[in-house]
Amino acid sequence: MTTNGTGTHGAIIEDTMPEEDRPLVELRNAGKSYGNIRALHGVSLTVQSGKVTCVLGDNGAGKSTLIKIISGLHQHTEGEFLVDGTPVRFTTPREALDKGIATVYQDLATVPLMPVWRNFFLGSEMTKGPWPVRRLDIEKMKKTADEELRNMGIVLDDLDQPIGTLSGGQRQSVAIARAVYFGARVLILDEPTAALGVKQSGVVLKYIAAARDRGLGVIFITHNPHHAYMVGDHFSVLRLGTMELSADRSEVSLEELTNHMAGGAELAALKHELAQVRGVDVEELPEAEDLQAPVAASSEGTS
Ligand SMILES: Nc1ncnc2c1ncn2[C@@H]1O[C@H](COP(=O)(O)OP(=O)(O)OP(=O)(O)O)[C@@H](O)[C@H]1O
Repeated sequence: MTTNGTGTHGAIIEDTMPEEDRPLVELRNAGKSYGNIRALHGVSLTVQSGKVTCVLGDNGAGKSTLIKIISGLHQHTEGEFLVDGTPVRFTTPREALDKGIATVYQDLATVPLMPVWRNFFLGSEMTKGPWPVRRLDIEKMKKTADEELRNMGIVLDDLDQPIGTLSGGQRQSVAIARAVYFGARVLILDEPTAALGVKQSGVVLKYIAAARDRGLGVIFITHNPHHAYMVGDHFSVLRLGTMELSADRSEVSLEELTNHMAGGAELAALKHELAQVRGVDVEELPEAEDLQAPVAASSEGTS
């Protein structure tokens, strides 16, 4: 990797990296402290066009802090944050959006009783006619929403139905299509499958792949290594604010990823300790990977 910098005798070394290989977003040894609390430290991560970067981690690992830095809600206090190779420090989410970085949060900002097409354009409605008789261009919005959803492979029976009547997976998919339509180049998905059953999770994973195939760089935040492995090109595992693993798909198996998430070593130690306790048959205890069966499996049909 090459970067702009000062060479010997103060000469400026040009960035020779071809534009198409340059990451859309890059963190270099980035970190964030909230007062005395160091929530994130020494985190390096790249997001490339047409690739899915998965960020995994347990509760408190620092996933939200990482999203907040990239989406402009918080500023990093250590290291560097670059967009298109240029160091940035966003002060508002609007600045991140202007650079094409869109975030789809788990609790989607939709109005449940409004139709699907209305939610698709919420806050950016199409209008027609001259001022002062400008009015909503309902036909155009319906037609555009329909086209955009179909382009992503999302087929809904009726765009007039309230968005609240869609399944959780469908709502996430509409939010993904919306971000794509409004020009996102980088899509941050905050645990989009966390509250979904197996089938609905599959629906969302399909649209994550569709966004990737349309050339977006996707950051997929999840607890679930099985979901990550279905669509991921790169895996970054956070633990207590630091990067425990950063590996391309070719460098890590699902089993290894699962073990990292389960804290394989910690579980082995716990098992050993339990073995000392009378009455506990250590052979009966589950293996680390057994404990990591897809979370969604137990909540099938709840969404
Ligand atoms: N605003 C804040 N002020 C102080 N500490 C914070 C703040 N936000 C997060 N932290 C701390 O930073 C650490 C990382 O938190 P973060 O929310 O980023 O983790 P996470 O991986 O997103 O966890 P979860 O999955 O539970 O949301 C935690 O120890 C948390 O208590």
